[in-house]
Amino acid sequence: MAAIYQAVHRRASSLFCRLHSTYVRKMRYLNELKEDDSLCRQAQTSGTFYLFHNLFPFLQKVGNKYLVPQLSAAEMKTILEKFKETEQWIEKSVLIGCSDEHVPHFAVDLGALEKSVIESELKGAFTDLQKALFIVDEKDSSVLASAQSLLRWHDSHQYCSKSGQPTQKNVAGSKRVCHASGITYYPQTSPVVITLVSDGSRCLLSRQPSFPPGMFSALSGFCDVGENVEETVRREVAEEVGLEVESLRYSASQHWPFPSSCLMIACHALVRAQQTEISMNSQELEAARWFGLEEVVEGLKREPRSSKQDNGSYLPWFPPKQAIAHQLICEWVEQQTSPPA
Ligand SMILES: NC(=O)C1=CN([C@@H]2O[C@H](COP(=O)(O)OP(=O)(O)OC[C@H]3O[C@@H](n4cnc5c(N)ncnc54)[C@H](OP(=O)(O)O)[C@@H]3O)[C@@H](O)[C@H]2O)C=CC1
Ligand SMILES: [Mg+2]
Repeated sequence: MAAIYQAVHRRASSLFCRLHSTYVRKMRYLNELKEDDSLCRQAQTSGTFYLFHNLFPFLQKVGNKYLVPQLSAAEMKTILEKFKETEQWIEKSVLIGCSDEHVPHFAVDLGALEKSVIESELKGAFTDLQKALFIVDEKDSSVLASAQSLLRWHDSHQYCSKSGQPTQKNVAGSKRVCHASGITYYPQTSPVVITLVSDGSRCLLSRQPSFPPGMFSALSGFCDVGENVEETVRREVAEEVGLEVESLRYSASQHWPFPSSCLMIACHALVRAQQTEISMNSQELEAARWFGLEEVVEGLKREPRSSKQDNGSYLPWFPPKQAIAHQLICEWVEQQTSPPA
């Protein structure tokens, strides 16, 4: 009977492999790990681990490159044996993805352990994500951003907001449950619109007081409850610079981990060429003005370091390529310079 079952299972699996792409199989496997605690616990023994310490990811510098090491379960054990309560740390890990070959990847925050011991053992450093995102490879930066957001969410959702009792994470970390109230909590992300406003020949860029000196970016704002993307774009543009959006076009989206998990929804918006007088909301912005094509092209070439002038003022520069604001600005330049279809 068992042999028949195994043969049927093997045929079904091979049919599944032939029918589905690597991507589909990977997504189905990840979903199984989220749903099945014992499968996920087993996966932890063959998975790899990204390390964090109080939400700072662990990086290693090799030559002039910054790498994000993944530790095997055995390497994790060796490190954790230097401390007490080894098992407890594996329990705290959260699933963040898997390879095409179904090797699961986890992230774990070792914040309560002595940082310097881990750093010297593994020859690297826990680095602020605000810096790490811009020095590692693009693929690694998106893994670090989502891993940190998930770890941050678990850290700040230890208790049920209705019963005040502790919540418990499932093994994958895709949810937390309060057994007293019966409420299941899922990781949250806040939708934010980021809008590059144009009047047809110029684009509008602004500065928040918290930006580094000289940096200008597109307008941004959190979606209010009940709003759709179009309504948020129109409201934010009206609130921040006093202009009315005539039309808008969706461009792309990006997960952004600051200040906590945001889903950035990037749009281009057009205002009437006759109604372009800016009335800046100085509670939110420090500067807002129109930029011509030439100034934008120059700003894109400028490095933050080279933007400071002798008189102490700064020439404008724009967010780096990792930020979706950069993509919006590049698309606008392309649109201005390409001949009409
Ligand atoms: N990747 C990219 O290219 C860019 C990303 N961003 C990101 O977009 C996000 C939002 O942009 P920003 O212009 O500051 O937004 P807003 O213009 O909406 O202003 C931010 C203020 O809104 C309030 N607020 C409302 N809802 C939330 C929420 N869910 N979480 C936190 N604060 C909220 C807070 O004010 P209070 O606490 O006083 O009530 C906060 O200080 C930022 O986190 C920023 O990192 C911005 C620009 C470029
Ligand atoms: Mg804003």
